Amino acid sequence: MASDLLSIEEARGRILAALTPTVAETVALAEGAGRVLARGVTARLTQPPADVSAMDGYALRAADATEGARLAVIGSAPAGRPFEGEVGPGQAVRIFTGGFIPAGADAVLIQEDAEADNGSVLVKEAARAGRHIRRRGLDFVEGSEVLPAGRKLTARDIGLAAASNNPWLTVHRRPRIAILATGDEITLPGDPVPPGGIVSSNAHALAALIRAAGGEPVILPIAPDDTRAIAEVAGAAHAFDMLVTTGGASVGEHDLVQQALGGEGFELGFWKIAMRPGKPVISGRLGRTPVLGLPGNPVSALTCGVLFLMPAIARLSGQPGGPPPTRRVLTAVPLAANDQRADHLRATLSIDKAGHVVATPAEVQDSSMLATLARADALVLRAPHAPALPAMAEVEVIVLAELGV
Ligand SMILES: Nc1nc2c(c(=O)[nH]1)N[C@H]1C(S)=C(S)[C@@H](COP(=O)(O)OP(=O)(O)OC[C@H]3O[C@@H](n4cnc5c(N)ncnc54)[C@H](O)[C@@H]3O)O[C@H]1N2
Ligand code: MOO
Repeated sequence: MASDLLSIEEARGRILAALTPTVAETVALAEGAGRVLARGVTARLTQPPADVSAMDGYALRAADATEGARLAVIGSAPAGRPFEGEVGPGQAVRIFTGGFIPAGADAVLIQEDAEADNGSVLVKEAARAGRHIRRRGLDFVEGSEVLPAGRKLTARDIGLAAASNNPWLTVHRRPRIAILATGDEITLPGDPVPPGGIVSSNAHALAALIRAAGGEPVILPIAPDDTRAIAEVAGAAHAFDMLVTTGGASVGEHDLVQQALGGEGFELGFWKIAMRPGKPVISGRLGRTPVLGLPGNPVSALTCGVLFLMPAIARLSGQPGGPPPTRRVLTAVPLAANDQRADHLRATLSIDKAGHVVATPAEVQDSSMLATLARADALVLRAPHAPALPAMAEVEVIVLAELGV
């Protein structure tokens, strides 16, 4: 029965609604990339600060600069050293890219169209008024907001903050996310694996995903399938902005997360989503700390990481958070009609002869298969009850590399 299962959109909406952004902190400009602004950045100067030349050449009066005219060169205006005088009729000032346009001049003759000779310059091509001049404030004006609050800073933004003379940025603290892997069978990568054991890939994969989303992951010690052990480790949750568990989310008698956290005052928000992989997601709150309980199957844990945890980190970081971006591509093979759970088919992407991006889903879609997930470029989205599709029909995909996952 699917009637007790939440839709992905509703689940994400409820997870996001329960989150508040982290507090602001001040960081040096160089530390700002990838952080989210808690306060907008205001230009502390006007750029360019005056009309400047966009080219190397001669600043002059356009009216004088007719073809064949010869003008007296009365000085020079390199970038950073403005010419103090005024350009009069029949005169020119040698100028360089970024140099202030001297008073009196209204055009720049590029040096390729000029011939310098002993204190004068010959105009080989007429100059037009305003040509090759960058007007004062062309880029930005002092006091204006150049970057809004809520923006996740790119390398370009860091350049703009620097150019507008801002050495400090006010950003949200990176959300600290605790990861708790549960299960008797789980061991750490590199440790001996006992019979029936399995290496905990989830904690490490989720830590990398959290980092890619701008969070700061902390991997807690593995908790065995024992309510007391889980409760003890989860006791550290109050120090974090979110607790993410993996495993123990389903209905088996060893699936103890809800039971263990219940003793610690866990309040359940919802359990189970109409999706595959990843149905048994738990969402709730332990004291003031939001809890996201992800399934143990590695592909399920990471798919839910993309659909719920990454948006949650965005929201905690001061952005709205929402569905991951999708693209429209073609399916290489026919797709069967879907059942009531939204499906996420692991698929590779390629470009066909006509230049279309084509998705080829893996033949076996099992939620334990990490090699298939690692090889995949995208998740093909199949809505609940989506009809069968012929080959080369359009489908929506999440491109994993775009998210850094
Ligand atoms: N009778 C039912 N059985 C199951 C259902 C169901 O609805 N009814 N749901 C299935 C689905 S869907 C999923 S997904 C799994 C997830 O269940 P759990 O969250 O309780 O996960 P576990 O049982 O603890 O583990 C499942 C699987 O994943 C491995 N695992 C666990 N932790 C890790 C880790 N940190 N790194 C790597 N692999 C991990 C674990 O060894 C198991 O093989 O339940 C289905 N069952
Ligand atoms: O939903 Mo489970 O996540 O299919 O394996």
